[in-house]
Amino acid sequence: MAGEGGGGAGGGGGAPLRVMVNGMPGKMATAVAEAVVSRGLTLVPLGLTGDQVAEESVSVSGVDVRLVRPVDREVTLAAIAAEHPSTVVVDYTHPSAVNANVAAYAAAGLSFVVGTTGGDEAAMRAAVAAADGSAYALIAPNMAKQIVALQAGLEAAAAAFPGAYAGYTLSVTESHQSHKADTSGTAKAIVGALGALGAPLDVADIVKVRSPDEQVATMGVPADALSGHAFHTYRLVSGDGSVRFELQHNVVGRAVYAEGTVDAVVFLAARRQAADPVRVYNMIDVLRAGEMS
Ligand SMILES: NC(=O)C1=CN([C@@H]2O[C@H](COP(=O)(O)OP(=O)(O)OC[C@H]3O[C@@H](n4cnc5c(N)ncnc54)[C@H](OP(=O)(O)O)[C@@H]3O)[C@@H](O)[C@H]2O)C=CC1
Ligand SMILES: O=C(O)C1=N[C@H](C(=O)O)C[C@H](O)C1
Repeated sequence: MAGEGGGGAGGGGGAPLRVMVNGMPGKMATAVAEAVVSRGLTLVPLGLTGDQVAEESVSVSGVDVRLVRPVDREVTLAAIAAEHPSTVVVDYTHPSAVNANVAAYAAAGLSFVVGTTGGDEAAMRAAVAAADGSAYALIAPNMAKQIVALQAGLEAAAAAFPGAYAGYTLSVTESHQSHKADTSGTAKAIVGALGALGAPLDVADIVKVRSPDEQVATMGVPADALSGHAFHTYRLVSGDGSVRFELQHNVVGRAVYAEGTVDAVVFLAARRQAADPVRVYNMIDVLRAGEMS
């Protein structure tokens, strides 16, 4: 593999692994940047931001991060790749931005973790395949260890007992902060597994709750979590209504995703360092490898 080693903290011998976090000064990007520093990795003092962001820089855990507009994206990534090719990039931006970002990461030969939901995963995979072989990717709609375990468990159940819930009707409600643009990527993934278990649902029929009043009144979202929460409820009812199941995961804040994201960064850097022939991963791979803290 070209350039420096895989990095010290979390990445093998040598200097600490360098991590660029994009989507600054957004909530997830900021939480991940803080987790990068607290885990002893090196936060790159540059972060991609949107065209509408007014600030020129932000301070995260004592690191001044200069905000880079989309127009300067390619030149910035090329410079980072030239100097530190083992840098891992993290993307928590916007569904409308993530695919162009991913194309630029792959073209620069940089490995990347995508937490942003609502993008075109097939196009991301194609970008990695078209790159020169130094770019590795991890793409996942949810980085929280326990939710990843739930997702993996349902997928395993579906593989072992396909159609076990045939005849059941599935309904799904997800509530997120009002500015979330897309339907929950986690809900879509869980619906996929429940569909394989015999209870299909069109993702267009997932109920999205984005009104703060409704979130407090009917979902039980704490008022101080309105700007950052993810409440999911999946209900399964048998054909005659005599049997009901309900799965629920309710998260307030961002910390659980940020910690999982740093696990993903360390995992991906190690795969690249080992020149693993598999170049695209998800969080279930990290969980299976026993590399989630
Ligand atoms: N995989 C997981 O575990 C999780 C995934 N997410 C997903 O992560 C994404 C971000 O969430 P969150 O942090 O809450 O959202 P925020 O809106 O708080 O942050 C997104 C940031 O990205 C910026 N941005 C917009 N366009 C670009 C661009 N072209 N390049 C770089 N930055 C850009 C936004 O700027 P501006 O405000 O000006 O548009 C904003 O600062 C969402 O898709 C969300 O669903 C969230 C939590 C967990
Ligand atoms: O936007 C969020 O907040 C979240 N997005 C992810 C999703 O779309 O499923 C993960 C989690 O629900 C938080």
